[in-house]
Amino acid sequence: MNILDKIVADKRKEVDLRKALIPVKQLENSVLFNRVSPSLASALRASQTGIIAEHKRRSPSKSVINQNENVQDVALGYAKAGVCGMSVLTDGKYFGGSLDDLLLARASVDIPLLRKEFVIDEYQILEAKAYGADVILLIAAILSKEEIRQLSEFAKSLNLDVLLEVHNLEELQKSIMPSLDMLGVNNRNLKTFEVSLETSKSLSAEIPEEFVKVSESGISNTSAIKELKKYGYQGFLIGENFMKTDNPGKNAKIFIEELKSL
Ligand SMILES: O=P(O)(O)OC[C@@H](O)[C@@H](O)c1c[nH]c2ccccc12
Repeated sequence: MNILDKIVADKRKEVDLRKALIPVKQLENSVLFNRVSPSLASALRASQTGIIAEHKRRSPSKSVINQNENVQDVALGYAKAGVCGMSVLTDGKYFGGSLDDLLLARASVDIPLLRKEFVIDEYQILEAKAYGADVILLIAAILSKEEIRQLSEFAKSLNLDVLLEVHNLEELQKSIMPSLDMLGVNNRNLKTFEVSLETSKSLSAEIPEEFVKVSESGISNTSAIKELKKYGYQGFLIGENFMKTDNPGKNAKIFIEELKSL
């Protein structure tokens, strides 16, 4: 079994238990549930820099990225740096994140927040809303076309933005549908962990104009962004490059200032 299949198998068991623990009604009655979500897609369209900064403690490909930083401080630092949005990993087993991280980020900032999760069930989208997210991620590699349709339409009905992530042409072609806001190309193959910015470059022409293009993973300098912009990318999802330092917010600020001066 590859790592992605394993993550999904574990996730199914987790979601079943979560459903039994907190009923849908309770999520729907929570304070944040009726909050009006700011749109990440609109923020990216209007931005010159387009940075989505991620909170990431560890990953299957890197066992320690940052174990010290407090998510509230990271969120504040990212917001002060002028990012368009923040991605918060909520998977516990493989990434060391939690729904509480999302809630704590929401408690400290108003910028668009993305729940970074392996979403396989509508219940997780209700959770995303209840814990303060404005955007959800859907990963084409783990969903059928029909699942992508159902989950994205459900998210839109809750006024959430949808970022759909692909890694190759086949995933992209099965995914294009009107209920998505942003198309993310992951430069990291989630099955082999290989990273190449060429993935973003080669798929860019196949993404229809109406979607905001986001390049994800492996971005470690501003010249990479300058290059990716030529291919029409308006969003750049960066985790490790910021999180590996002891002050991710400060690092993001320096990065964004440098980007503006290019
Ligand atoms: O730390 P990086 O290389 O800058 O990558 C961030 C982000 O793109 C990556 O964490 C990611 C992209 N898609 C995902 C799906 C699940 C978990 C994690 C991810």
